[in-house]
Amino acid sequence: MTIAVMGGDGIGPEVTAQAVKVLRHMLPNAELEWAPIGLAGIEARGKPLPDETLALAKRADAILLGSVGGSVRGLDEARLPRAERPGTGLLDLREALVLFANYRPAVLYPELIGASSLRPEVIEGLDLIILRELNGDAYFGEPRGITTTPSNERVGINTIRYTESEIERIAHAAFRCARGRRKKLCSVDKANVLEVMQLWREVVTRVGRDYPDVELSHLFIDAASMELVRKPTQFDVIVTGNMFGDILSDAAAMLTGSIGMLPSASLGHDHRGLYEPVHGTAPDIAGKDIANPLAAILSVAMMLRHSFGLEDRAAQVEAAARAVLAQGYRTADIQQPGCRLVGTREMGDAVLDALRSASSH
Ligand SMILES: NC(=O)c1ccc[n+]([C@@H]2O[C@H](COP(=O)([O-])OP(=O)(O)OC[C@H]3O[C@@H](n4cnc5c(N)ncnc54)[C@H](O)[C@@H]3O)[C@@H](O)[C@H]2O)c1
Ligand SMILES: CC(C)[C@H](C(=O)O)[C@@H](O)C(=O)O
Ligand SMILES: [Mg+2]
Repeated sequence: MTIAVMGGDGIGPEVTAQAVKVLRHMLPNAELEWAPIGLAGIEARGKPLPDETLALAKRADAILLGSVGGSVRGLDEARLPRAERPGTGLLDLREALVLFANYRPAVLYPELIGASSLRPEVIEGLDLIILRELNGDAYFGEPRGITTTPSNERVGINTIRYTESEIERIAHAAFRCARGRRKKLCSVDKANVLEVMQLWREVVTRVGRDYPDVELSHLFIDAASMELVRKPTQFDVIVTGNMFGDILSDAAAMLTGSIGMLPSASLGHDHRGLYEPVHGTAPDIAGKDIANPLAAILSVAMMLRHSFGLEDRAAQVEAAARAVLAQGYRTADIQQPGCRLVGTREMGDAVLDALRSASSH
């Protein structure tokens, strides 16, 4: 089997290197092939998703990605045209491989209960999944761009767009996901204001008739944001659009203690998936060996589970992550009094040691 490794930019390569150690240990016969994406793609091949990188992604059985983003030759990415932005490499990859279902689990490891920004009694037992639609919404809808009105004023346009079939496929994925868990699905939209979201709610409700064993509820995005921090343990699976899912998952990350704890899996119609931490390139801490690699390592667990059906090995990686936390290892983002502060590499080594000692018992 071939696994594409795309470290990307900033802390991406640092955390990916730790995830690769774990991947090699769990799948010693896998062939790993590296390719540049994002800023690294621009620097190596002149574009954020080089042709060779896309070709590798298409033939690989799975992709392990770090993160992409940063200024390009001193220019702020937020001011560059879409085709020249590092993040476009990732968007193009998600679109080209039709990776429409992005699973972002937010699980509280009990050892980190004191690291969360919320009170222990509010987050105790937290175990939810945000299922973010990944191929539609304002991210891809047309028309888009910055144009000029007849009265010579500039206007910026993005279009929130979802077809019925796009909503149907993510809804089926969401109900199936909930069915395998606590059978509760909350669909988050803005159907009180946006027509596209009225369609979203109607289609999700209709698909729900095929899953009578799953309890379906609906929330508007503003109320959902409030509920996520008021009583996060009420949620099992949340399904939502691309933009709301992007925002809600960063908020959910803090419930677990740090965005450095949140892995993700992006899947399409088959088992070939893209696995990446939810966090970005963290320019403020890049190059210092202080980033938390657990989100990247836990993304390997998701790969073992979803692309290769290796549930046991996935659980072993998750148990190893938990073991190092129980042993008191902490990167700076989750540091707590009395714990042992370690860097990115040391944390990766600790997980590897935990895996080795678990398999020798
Ligand atoms: N999937 C991706 O590749 C992805 C995701 C989000 C942001 N980005 C990009 O990353 C760049 C920076 O974006 P941002 O600052 O808004 O978000 P970010 O996630 O990179 O960082 C937000 C905060 O979280 C911290 N953080 C993030 N990951 C961490 C980790 N593993 N360990 C410890 N602390 C961590 C950072 O230091 C920062 O304080 C931008 O270019 C953005 O477009 C990429
Ligand atoms: C970097 C950016 C394109 C990306 C997104 O908005 O999807 C990121 O924030 C994420 O959450 O994966
Ligand atoms: Mg994001």
